Amino acid sequence: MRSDWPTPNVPYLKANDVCCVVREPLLEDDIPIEEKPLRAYSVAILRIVDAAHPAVNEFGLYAAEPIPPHSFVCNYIGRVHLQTEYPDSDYAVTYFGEYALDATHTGNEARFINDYRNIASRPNVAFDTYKDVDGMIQVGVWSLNKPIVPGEEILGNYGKGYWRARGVKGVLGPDWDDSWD
Ligand SMILES: C[S@@+](CC[C@H](N)C(=O)[O-])C[C@H]1O[C@@H](n2cnc3c(N)ncnc32)[C@H](O)[C@@H]1O
Repeated sequence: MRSDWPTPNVPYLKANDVCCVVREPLLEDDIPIEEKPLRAYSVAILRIVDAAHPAVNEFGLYAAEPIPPHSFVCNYIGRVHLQTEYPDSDYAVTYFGEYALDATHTGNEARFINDYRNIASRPNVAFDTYKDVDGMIQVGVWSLNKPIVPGEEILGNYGKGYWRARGVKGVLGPDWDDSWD
């Protein structure tokens, strides 16, 4: 358990909780293999007090040390289930194929990563599935092509579909731009 864990009703989880029978990945799932153990960077979960921040009074994840470009930040930990099971989750990322990784009821620090829209001009991390040295499928949080400085909010990209499904209309920032890579 982290000392800054803010939600006692949402227990901290160290490893993914697999709640369904998961088929072996197929070649078309295109899951890269990491040959070495990955070191996580130090991050802090903080309550957002800036009234101009669109998630004020919620929490966000912040760098606690410099994070170089194209680096592994941490894993996104949660429950593995079929994507069709909880389609409205606010805390789900794609695991692989038809599976989602959901941190609504339990998870780790990555569940506090906010979407970049209305906070910054671009995300500074991406979520990507990989197979770790022990052969376990993980979703990693990876920095994009800019260094992340201590104190900077770690911001992902939930995709326009996430916000449209929640009734947000109008112009939404792009889901991907090659200049981020
Ligand atoms: C995965 S959670 C992120 C962590 C969340 N802030 C918390 O404290 O639990 C997703 C939720 O965070 C908030 N959020 C994330 N990014 C946002 C953004 N760009 N604008 C407004 N709200 C955002 C929304 O309430 C969203 O449903």
